[in-house]
Amino acid sequence: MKIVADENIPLLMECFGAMGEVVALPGRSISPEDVQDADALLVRSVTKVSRQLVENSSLKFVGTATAGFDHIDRDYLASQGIAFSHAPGCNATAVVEYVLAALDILAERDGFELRDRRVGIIGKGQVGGRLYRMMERLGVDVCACDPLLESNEDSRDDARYVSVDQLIECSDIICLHTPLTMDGPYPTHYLIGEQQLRAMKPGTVLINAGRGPVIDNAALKQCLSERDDLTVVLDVWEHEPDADPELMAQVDIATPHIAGYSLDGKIRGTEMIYKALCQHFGLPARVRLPAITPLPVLKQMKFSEGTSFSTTCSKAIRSVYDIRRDDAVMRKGLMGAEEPQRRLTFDRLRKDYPERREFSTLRVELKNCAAELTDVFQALQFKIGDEL
Ligand SMILES: NC(=O)c1ccc[n+]([C@@H]2O[C@H](COP(=O)([O-])OP(=O)(O)OC[C@H]3O[C@@H](n4cnc5c(N)ncnc54)[C@H](O)[C@@H]3O)[C@@H](O)[C@H]2O)c1
Ligand SMILES: O=C(O)[C@H](O)[C@H](O)COP(=O)(O)O
Repeated sequence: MKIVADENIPLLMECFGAMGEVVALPGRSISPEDVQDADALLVRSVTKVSRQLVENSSLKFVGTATAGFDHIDRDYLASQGIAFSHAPGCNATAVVEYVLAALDILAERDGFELRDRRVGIIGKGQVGGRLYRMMERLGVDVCACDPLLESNEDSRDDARYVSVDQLIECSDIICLHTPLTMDGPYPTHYLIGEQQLRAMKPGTVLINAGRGPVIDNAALKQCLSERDDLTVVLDVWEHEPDADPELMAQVDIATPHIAGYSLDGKIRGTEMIYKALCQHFGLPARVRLPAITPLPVLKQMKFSEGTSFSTTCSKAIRSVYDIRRDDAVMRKGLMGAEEPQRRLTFDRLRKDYPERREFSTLRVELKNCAAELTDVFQALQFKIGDEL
């Protein structure tokens, strides 16, 4: 079997090496010639899997080790009988932790308590659903907009669903977690445009960790030049990897599409397409990825009695993931850089992203601390107790 794969898929050789020839290539440059005689193509989000790439190839399987699949022409693959698989939810926890890490920094900077804010989540799927439940457990007032979920009797739950307009009207913090869609009953392209931006309450925090074009970036730039009360966190940008440096200068936290980049989430993505490929070709899935996942650098933190509530949570969150580093590195690398350097740097920051682990890899010891603190750490998915 010949497998062509994005070189940025972690544990590629460990998983697929024994199956045949594995050709690892930069995702953006995978060409029709590369896949012509391949049996399987494994990508991440930067490879456009279009008719033009795939036609005249011998491909039987395409897998993307990502949650999103707007880079895949699934209709064309289906028309050619080419199987397709993605990795739903693989990095949802990482994105939720990205949102929490951003809110932790902003709460300290702007002097607010998350519990005093209403959070509105647009797109309540793998990411938005986890975020919704976490906010509930943290005692935060939360509502969601997801007309597809709401209108589906099988998936509807007792969450508080509202329309986009209602959500914008009532939320202090707006989190975007929809896929990018151009058609269907509820397309998300430019879901947040001039009108929605204008309607946001004074002081709204807007976070986009879904896909760049869900916000009209030109409208956002214009809006931010007119009102300075909005706080914006952008992980995703229109025209990636060409993130607009002027917009970057206007937003409060800027990162290069790494919200889902925990090592745990990336490895889960590899594991999901590995299993799907094995199933498709009738091969045994022998590799056990948890067994070859590295141990976290930081395994345990102990807090002294009397440490304040918010200091304790912030210290734990920032020890695992300090989003300020990602923001600083992006600004340093991209501000003032010319094309094509800017695009190259955006991609390099993603390729060389340092190891980041999920909260659940850190054990937190809370001797003689308030029970409420234990509840909060549990809600955030940290391990509790002294095992070492
Ligand atoms: N920044 C990152 O690193 C990163 C990581 C993971 C996922 N993503 C992006 O985030 C998206 C969401 O991820 P997910 O894993 O939760 O996907 P998902 O498919 O599980 O959930 C998406 C939800 O959005 C809802 N939705 C669709 N159109 C909508 C609309 N017009 N208004 C409101 N809701 C709508 C769907 O019904 C669904 O419940 C992915 O498609 C991907 O593009 C980004
Ligand atoms: O859709 C996803 O899963 C994410 O956007 C993913 O983290 C993108 O990462 P990439 O495939 O570009 O490495």
